[in-house]
Amino acid sequence: MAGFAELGLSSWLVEQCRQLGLKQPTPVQLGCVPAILEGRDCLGCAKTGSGKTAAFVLPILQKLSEDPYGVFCLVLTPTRELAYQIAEQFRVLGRPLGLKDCIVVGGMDMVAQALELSRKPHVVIATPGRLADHLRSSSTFSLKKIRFLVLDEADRLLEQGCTDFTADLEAILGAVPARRQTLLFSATLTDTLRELQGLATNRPFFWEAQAPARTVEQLDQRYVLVPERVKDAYLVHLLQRFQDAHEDWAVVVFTSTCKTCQVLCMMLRKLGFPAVALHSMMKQKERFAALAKFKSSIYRILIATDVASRGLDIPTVQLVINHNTPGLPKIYIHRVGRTARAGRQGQAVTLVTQYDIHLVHAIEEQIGKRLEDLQVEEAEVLEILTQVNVVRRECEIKLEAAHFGEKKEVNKRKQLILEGKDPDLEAKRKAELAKIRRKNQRFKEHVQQTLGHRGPPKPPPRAEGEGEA
Ligand SMILES: Nc1ncnc2c1ncn2[C@@H]1O[C@H](COP(=O)(O)OP(=O)(O)OP(=O)(O)O)[C@@H](O)[C@H]1O
Repeated sequence: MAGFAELGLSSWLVEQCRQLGLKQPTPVQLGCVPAILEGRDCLGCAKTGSGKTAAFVLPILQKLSEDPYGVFCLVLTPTRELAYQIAEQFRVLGRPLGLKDCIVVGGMDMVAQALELSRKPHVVIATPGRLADHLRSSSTFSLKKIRFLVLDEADRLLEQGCTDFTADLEAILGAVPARRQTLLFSATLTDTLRELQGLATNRPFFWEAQAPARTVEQLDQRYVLVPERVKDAYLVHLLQRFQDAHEDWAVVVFTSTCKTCQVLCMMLRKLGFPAVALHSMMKQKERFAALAKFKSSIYRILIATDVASRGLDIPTVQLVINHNTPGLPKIYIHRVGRTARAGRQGQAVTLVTQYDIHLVHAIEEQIGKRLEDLQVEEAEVLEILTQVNVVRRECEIKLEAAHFGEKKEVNKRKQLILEGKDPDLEAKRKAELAKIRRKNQRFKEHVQQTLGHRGPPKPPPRAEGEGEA
């Protein structure tokens, strides 16, 4: 099998890989690194935990070492924690270069970021919202000369999810040069392939691992059918069972909303579990602190919303529990991908209520695999049911008394004022944008209906390890 040197990487980068314990390139690295070094745009679709980050960091560092200047590369990613994680990979692999990076994410000091940007860092790693804010409000830096634009979790950046990045992306794309190399990576690229292809037009190279399933083999995927009202007792039971069976353990529990996330965290702590929450209603500093404490095993359980479902690389995680069944198969793929990374074993357990069975079928169809039934001692769950439900109710009351949701609104307004914006004007602007988007969507649907008889355009041909897009 080819080593890093055979991919065309310089000896100093090969040595960096060796020092970090990366012995052999993973398939996505084997496929994408040579194409990127050749100067081609690249769309890389590979399973979670398969080393996509190094697949773009390594060739970018090589090109940067040949012609170092700032700003050389811009990386966009959907979450703040992910931005820090990517920056860390750049820093560690790029140490011999004396790499200067700058992280531009929301929830952190904007003035300090503007100052850092003005110092021409080699690499800027950003979430779209905050970077677009900088572009709109300051002229102390320019992205006009970047050689590389990377969209990590590219499908998420382009889809219109609960955070819609499209307006910010437009602003950013208007600020980068047309002549550049564009690199798009995700474990679930195919849904937005057509939009992504519009961004990568320079001899695009499409790489996708051909495999029967879209989740990794080392992942044991289970479900438990539970009535809605006993769900929390099942969660507690599963966590207790896991804790009893393992010395060294780490579990991520995914929840549907910030409020559930917070309530479950409070409930688990009251029941004696070492749990910490991560959701978007927390202050950014608290988010980073929670993640750091989980990574260093101070807390063994991370209760998170989907803000943690993509990209986070915490090798110690052995179990992912879905407290709710994800509404979209791709969310399931990313969530369960927080375990069984880089060849390790892992387990995912999804709590499924009677109302979610159709969602499980959709997940199974998409991932190309059946979820197995997990055997649970029902009697043991029923034993703790009353206690769990009482504690949960107490926590809910406490949270309501603390005006949980309202704080977010106040914080949002405060943040906008700090950023020099008028909160009321912003709300109006957002409402107008939503209106335009709805109108565009209706128009798109109308056009699609009109053209429906022609059938959808065909996706590009693909082959393992090589392909054109
Ligand atoms: N060649 C390699 N050999 C061994 N480990 C590797 C190699 N390349 C990367 N890794 C490690 O694999 C882990 C997962 O890599 P990475 O976070 O890039 O995955 P990913 O494909 O981006 O996953 P996701 O889709 O979840 O974001 C990291 O801890 C990384 O250090």
